[in-house]
Amino acid sequence: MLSPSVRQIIIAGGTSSSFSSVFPGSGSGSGSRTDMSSSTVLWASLRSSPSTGLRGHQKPLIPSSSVRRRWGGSCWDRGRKILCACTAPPRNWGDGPPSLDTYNSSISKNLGVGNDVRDEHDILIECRDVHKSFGDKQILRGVSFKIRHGEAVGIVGPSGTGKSTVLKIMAGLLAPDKGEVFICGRKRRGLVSDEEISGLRIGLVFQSAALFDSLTVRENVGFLLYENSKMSEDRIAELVAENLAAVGLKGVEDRLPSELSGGMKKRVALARSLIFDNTKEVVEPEAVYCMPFLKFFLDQVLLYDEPTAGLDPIASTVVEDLIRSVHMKGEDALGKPGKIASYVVVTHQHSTIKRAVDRLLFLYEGRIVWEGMTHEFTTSTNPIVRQFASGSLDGPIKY
Ligand SMILES: Nc1ncnc2c1ncn2[C@@H]1O[C@H](COP(=O)(O)OP(=O)(O)OP(=O)(O)O)[C@@H](O)[C@H]1O
Repeated sequence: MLSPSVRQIIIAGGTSSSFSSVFPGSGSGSGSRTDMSSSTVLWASLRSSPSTGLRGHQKPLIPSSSVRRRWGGSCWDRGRKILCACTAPPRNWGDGPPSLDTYNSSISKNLGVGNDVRDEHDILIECRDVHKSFGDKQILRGVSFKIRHGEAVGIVGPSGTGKSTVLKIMAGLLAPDKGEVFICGRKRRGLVSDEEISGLRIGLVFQSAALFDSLTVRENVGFLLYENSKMSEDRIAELVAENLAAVGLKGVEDRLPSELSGGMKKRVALARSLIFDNTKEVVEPEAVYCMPFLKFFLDQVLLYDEPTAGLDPIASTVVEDLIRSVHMKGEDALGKPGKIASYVVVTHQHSTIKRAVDRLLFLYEGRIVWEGMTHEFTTSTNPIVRQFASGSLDGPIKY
């Protein structure tokens, strides 16, 4: 069981570089590349570590006997529990802990980010003048934007401009070198930490589906429940089937990931990220015991990193519709309203831009150079956007 003081978000899969960069030593060998690409929902407990400023604490929790039985232990060495996170109190929460700064809407207005005429209280995530470098490579040079409650936002831009980096900063996996991230109006300090009180769950669905190769679909999707709940195996199997059905998959529970197509793997990864929201009281009872009112306020934001990359057009449509369906404005395959308050999608796919998001942020050379509604994207007169939207070789973007 995780510590009661630990708050969590779902990290639905990841690559070794994603995580080892944040958690040095999270690899299977010292400094070696971890085989995370074959692992899956990665959990970690986060504890503050003031001396290092790195708040992730790699704690390779031992899987419950039911899961150990299934994977015989070997997989566990590769699939560490990775981090999660959380932050900030609900929108209508009063004063927070001293380590958190209250959002100052007047500063935001001066920055002129987003539509400032609207109520500032519906902002779930705000990045303000965020900078990030890797070595001497300056990637983000002052990124500012807001994600509001109910929004479906896309981040687009040329390869290597830092879109995934922005997602990791929003999720609290990477800390900005300079600038601020506000979650529900409260400033995050460094990475996500125990001191921050959660009013928002942030889930990150990485580019790769990153399922555990040696576990079946049922075990992959139900991983969290096998590990962190006292639920019976039958009940877990039922919930897994429900969540798989919600993403349009039936009868695949006993298959291994190698027996699935790329699109199916992505859907399994989505089911895995959804199951947490559907079972959070069971999985994380301490959050409810400590702050019973939290369960009424917890919003969930999902961040998708190129969810349709490498999929054929029809499989892309399926995934795009799924992303819509789990949003609060959508309806899942079981006819229930979606539970995701807002989501952000990093994508290069035109179909995903058109079908899965309403508003776009264009990232170029480390800054947001254009913001607009999806329908404005192809008609924009901004030369950078025009070149990108048309795929032309002529224009300011040089390859
Ligand atoms: N942990 C890291 N260590 C060193 N460099 C990194 C790290 N993470 C990202 N980078 C570099 O930062 C730049 C931006 O990477 P990022 O993945 O955020 O770009 P992106 O816009 O998502 O790219 P793409 O569209 O190709 O996926 C790249 O040059 C990448 O090599």
